[in-house]
Amino acid sequence: MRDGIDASVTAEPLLQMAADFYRWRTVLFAIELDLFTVLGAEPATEPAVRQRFGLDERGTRHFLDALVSSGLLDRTDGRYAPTPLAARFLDSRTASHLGRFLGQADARWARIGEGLRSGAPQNGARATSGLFTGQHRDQAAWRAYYGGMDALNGPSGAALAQVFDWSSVKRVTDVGGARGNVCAELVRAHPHLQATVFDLPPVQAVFDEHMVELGLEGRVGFRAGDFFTDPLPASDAVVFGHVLHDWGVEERRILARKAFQALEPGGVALVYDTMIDAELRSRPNSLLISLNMMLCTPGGSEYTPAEGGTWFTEAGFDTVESVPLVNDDVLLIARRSPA
Ligand SMILES: C[S@@+](CC[C@H](N)C(=O)[O-])C[C@H]1O[C@@H](n2cnc3c(N)ncnc32)[C@H](O)[C@@H]1O
Repeated sequence: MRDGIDASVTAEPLLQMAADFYRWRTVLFAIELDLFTVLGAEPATEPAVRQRFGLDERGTRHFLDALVSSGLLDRTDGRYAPTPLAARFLDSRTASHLGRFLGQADARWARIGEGLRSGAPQNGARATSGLFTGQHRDQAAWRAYYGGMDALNGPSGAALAQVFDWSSVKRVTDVGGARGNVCAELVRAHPHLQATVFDLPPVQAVFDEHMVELGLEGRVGFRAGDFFTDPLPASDAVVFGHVLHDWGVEERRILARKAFQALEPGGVALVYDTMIDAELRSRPNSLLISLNMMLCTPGGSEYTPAEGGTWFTEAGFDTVESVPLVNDDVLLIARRSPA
């Protein structure tokens, strides 16, 4: 140790962070080219890729092979084709395409300094009222957002179907349930459930499309409304999935009260979000996603399970427990007393 410097500490972690950034910029450029769609239609050699996209000879081979080593392209006999991961999520001909959703994150993260200096979102959302209504987005961007939700909540929905005991629940309402992806997981795993998505009126169009894609037309209900101004449907269970983190603390308290009012005695509110740990250090993705919420929303952030529990006990819930759900998601189970 010299002058407080520990010579055994190497720069490797920092260099790895830089390499992760290089990889991500490489993937985003491939998305910008729509490379995975073109190669999905017809695998091609490196010279053919160069010619097709007007790329220079110098970097193209390593560009393609960096995508191979990142698990997004396969190379067989010198021809490049998307892996199953890229074919499912980065081919713009598919309903599950995430390219535009991921590109939107790039634009707002380029403005993290502005976000931190001003505390204001950096995606064009100026006011709470404009956050989800599409006022600040074009139709394609708005649709890409709802498609992106499916990728984020698919694993959460599958886990929610398993982690919680649904046997005593009949009516479940997924509040802010978007395209019905989570309700689809619930009704498939528990056919006795009557599931309803409660979301803003324009969302019904993308909900209907998704139910057709999943072969679940008529199986999940849709109730159009505004969760701040309209009552929630009477339910035995309400789900708030990746919803509370979109809003400031006062709005979260309102939603907890709305849930309490909608539930029968003995009912349950199920809340999942990418929650942060009490010490604010051991879940780095959650802290970064919290910054992402700052860049996306006027008041949103991630929160700890204890903070979340407080809003629900203040609203009248009897008990709140937290359990790990999947990936970085934590589930709060808030129970209304049976009496
Ligand atoms: C971040 S998405 C979460 C989607 C889904 N629950 C999930 O787990 O991914 C937030 C959802 O809340 C809906 N939403 C936002 N404001 C709303 C409001 N005032 N009333 C009803 N739904 C609203 C949005 O349309 C969107 O579907």
